[in-house]
Amino acid sequence: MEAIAENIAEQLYEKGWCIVDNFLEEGFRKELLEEQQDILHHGQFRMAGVGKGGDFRIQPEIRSDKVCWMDYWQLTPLQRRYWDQIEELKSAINQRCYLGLRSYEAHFAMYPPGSFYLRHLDQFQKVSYRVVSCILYLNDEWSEDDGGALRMYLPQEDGTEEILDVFPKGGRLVIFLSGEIPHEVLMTFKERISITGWMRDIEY
Ligand SMILES: O=C(O)CCC(=O)C(=O)O
Ligand SMILES: [Fe+2]
Repeated sequence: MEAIAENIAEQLYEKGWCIVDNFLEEGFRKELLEEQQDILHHGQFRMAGVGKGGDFRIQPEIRSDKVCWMDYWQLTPLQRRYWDQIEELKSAINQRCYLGLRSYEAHFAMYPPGSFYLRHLDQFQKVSYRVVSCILYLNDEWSEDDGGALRMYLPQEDGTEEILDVFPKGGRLVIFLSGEIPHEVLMTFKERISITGWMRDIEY
């Protein structure tokens, strides 16, 4: 894990983003997926919104996923195990990139068939404490026909953008600078499950 964390931190430093396959060991991924499906079937997911505080709105024309926030004080043992992995990664990133990361927040996300999330940045207009976005996919199988790619718009030195489509393959972790890389979730044709989190430069 340590070597992986250092490698991720290095890539984040060099280019602002990084993709790691098999970040989760397969047995662990399956257990987390089952747990998330349980929570989902108990009706604990809500329509996701956009904006913060008084600006919060549910806008299905912008995003149509459902989310369930992870509560640090009520993490299940499996969730804690993932959280600890991310904390370790956060330390490695701090050592390499000096981003002053101090906390982490995360939610489970489920994109039902037909849902999407239009192009956006992960920082709110008035507050910018989300510094590093971390998305982990939990899906059993994924083929290109299932849609649902994460489309990243990578800024190039000449001012243009390069498009990179990343499929939500189980166990894959995507990390990027929240304020610098615009991205969207293309329409999915199959239920799409993930844990999305943000390392922040504020305390809990
Ligand atoms: O699930 C993904 O691939 C990206 C989700 C996302 O962009 C977000 O929740 O802000
Ligand atoms: Fe996002």
